[in-house]
Amino acid sequence: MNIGLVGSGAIGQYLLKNINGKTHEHLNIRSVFVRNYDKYKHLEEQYNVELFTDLKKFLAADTDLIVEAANVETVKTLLPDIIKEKDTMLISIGALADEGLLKTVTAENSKTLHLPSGGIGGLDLVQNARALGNLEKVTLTTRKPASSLVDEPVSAETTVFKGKAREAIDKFPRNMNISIILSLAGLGIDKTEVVLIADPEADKNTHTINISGGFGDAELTVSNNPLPENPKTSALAALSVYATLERMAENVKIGF
Ligand SMILES: NC(=O)C1=CN([C@@H]2O[C@H](COP(=O)(O)OP(=O)(O)OC[C@H]3O[C@@H](n4cnc5c(N)ncnc54)[C@H](O)[C@@H]3O)[C@@H](O)[C@H]2O)C=CC1
Ligand SMILES: O=C([O-])CC(=O)C(=O)O
Repeated sequence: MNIGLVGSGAIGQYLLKNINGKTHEHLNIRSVFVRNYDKYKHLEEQYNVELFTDLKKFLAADTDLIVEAANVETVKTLLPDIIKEKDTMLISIGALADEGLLKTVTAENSKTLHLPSGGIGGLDLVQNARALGNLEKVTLTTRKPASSLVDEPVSAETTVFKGKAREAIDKFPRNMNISIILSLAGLGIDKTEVVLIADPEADKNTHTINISGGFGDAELTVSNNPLPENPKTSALAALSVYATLERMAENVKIGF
């Protein structure tokens, strides 16, 4: 599968390293969309990719899937044009809190949008639990190193946000993408409860999901190692893109 990549920061370069850097059996990143050619031109030789700064030309290249690893704002700006032409995988899923954008991507003539589970898991369970309409409560409690969430140092753990997912992604667009995929899988952005804690002692990104409903109840905690290149981002988020790309080629779908 030929891939066009948008964004070449921590996740983007993780994908380049693990796909092109190791000559993957059936995945190949062929083109990369960047804003600043000079900053990233070394990637062309390093990973045998072509860099584009023009979206039309990037979309016209021979690719089967566009993978986004940039940010929420970029998705809001570029996705309407991309999804008309190419199947797409997003990691900045927070952009889908925008109902207008969600309407565009769920329109009948839109190409397929793939949403990997990012820094959390259990989304199969959440979707199953809501299938007959009796999912009652979904709460996400996230604890991250304080420096990932607040500019000023804090001396003790501090709850920096408590509220619904809609507001969480608005206030923390680089940290709360998981609240939006959890909302899409479950009760929506106005009913999904979020608690966000800045912890000066933490060295992991820890996410606990509590759900209850007609099926019973469940609790899942993921203690993520951060990506060294960007500690706000969990290594699992990058892995989830890589592993979802690999699974797309398989004809046995597990936990789908
Ligand atoms: N769903 C999830 O669980 C998670 C989602 N994320 C999302 O993934 C995004 C990427 O994460 P990282 O790679 O760690 O961030 P990063 O900050 O290391 O890299 C982002 C890259 O995108 C580039 N970029 C920004 N705007 C662009 C544009 N318009 N066109 C092309 N490139 C552009 C930047 O120059 C940078 O190289 C985050 O901003 C966040 O929105 C991050 C962690 C978990
Ligand atoms: O990587 C993580 O742990 C989660 C994250 O930043 C996000 O959802 O934006």
